[in-house]
Amino acid sequence: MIRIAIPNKGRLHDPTVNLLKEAGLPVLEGGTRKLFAKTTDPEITYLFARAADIPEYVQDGAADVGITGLDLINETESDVEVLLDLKFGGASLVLAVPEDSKISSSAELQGMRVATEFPNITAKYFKNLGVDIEVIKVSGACEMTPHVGIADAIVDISSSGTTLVTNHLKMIEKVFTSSVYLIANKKTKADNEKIEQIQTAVESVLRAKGKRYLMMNVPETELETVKKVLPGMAGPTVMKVESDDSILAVHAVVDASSIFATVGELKKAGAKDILVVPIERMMP
Ligand SMILES: Nc1ncnc2c1ncn2[C@@H]1O[C@H](COP(=O)(O)OP(=O)(O)OP(=O)(O)O)[C@@H](O)[C@H]1O
Ligand SMILES: O=P(O)(O)OC[C@H]1O[C@H](OP(=O)(O)OP(=O)(O)O)[C@H](O)[C@@H]1O
Ligand SMILES: [Mg+2]
Repeated sequence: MIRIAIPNKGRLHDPTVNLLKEAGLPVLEGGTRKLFAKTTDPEITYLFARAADIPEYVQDGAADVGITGLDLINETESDVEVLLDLKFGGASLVLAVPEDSKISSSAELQGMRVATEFPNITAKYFKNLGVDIEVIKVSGACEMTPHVGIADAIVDISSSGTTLVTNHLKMIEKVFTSSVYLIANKKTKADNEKIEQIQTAVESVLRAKGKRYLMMNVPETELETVKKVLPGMAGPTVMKVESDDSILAVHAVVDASSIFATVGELKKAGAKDILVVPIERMMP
């Protein structure tokens, strides 16, 4: 049996559940109050946990696989196998000071107090720079601390930057860049091939997100011109159209990011009836 720990609530819950569904491992009958849930594979169970606890659950074997933020994995210094960047939940840990402060770099904080929910990452950051500071550990509302005389600066999570601005703070340095990762218990990873199957399934969804499937009709005379526009992976696939000898059906996988330009070039090259279709999963 493989147990996968996923965030029970907070901002990481929904995107995690969506990704697992797309990977063919939907969370079945999972409510926010539940501790466990099943999926379509009878050998896999979901365990709902706080995002911050997941790295240690995976390290200790309470779960075999986990999905959580890289900042939380680093902060807890968990000894886990880091398998895959899931490319969501992106945020930075930033060093910030009050907007009217004269301090403009970490070096100027020598001997001062820095409040954070991430004391380990913060302590290491300043140690590496050779700057002595006092770390003040808080468990929330960190932005308030410089304004009430508890700290001179903070290291806090920022994504849109709105919270910093609202609280009259300015970022002076980026301390850590985070996103959500798939992790595994080191021992289970070595012993159980199911973990690799889970990784492959999730990876196939991420790969497909950046691609589109293109289908079009091409007059036979224009095929070579159209082919030049389609830098094929292993394609394009060219098929006969039964009702019309002079037309070929051409299929290809292309980068989603360049779809606008590609479709324009295909039209110019003589392609017709172009369809752009999303891909659910792609396995090499
Ligand atoms: N804007 C953000 N603010 C806070 N955490 C974020 C943000 N964007 C991504 N994350 C990531 O989410 C994880 C924290 O998730 P967690 O569930 O603990 O917090 P939350 O969603 O704010 O829930 P809570 O309501 O309990 O504070 C961290 O890995 C963090 O990097
Ligand atoms: O850059 P932003 O997009 O504004 O996001 C960053 C803010 O979001 C988080 O707080 P959250 O809303 O989770 O509240 P909390 O402090 O109670 O966890 C985090 O602690 C920051 O305060
Ligand atoms: Mg929060």
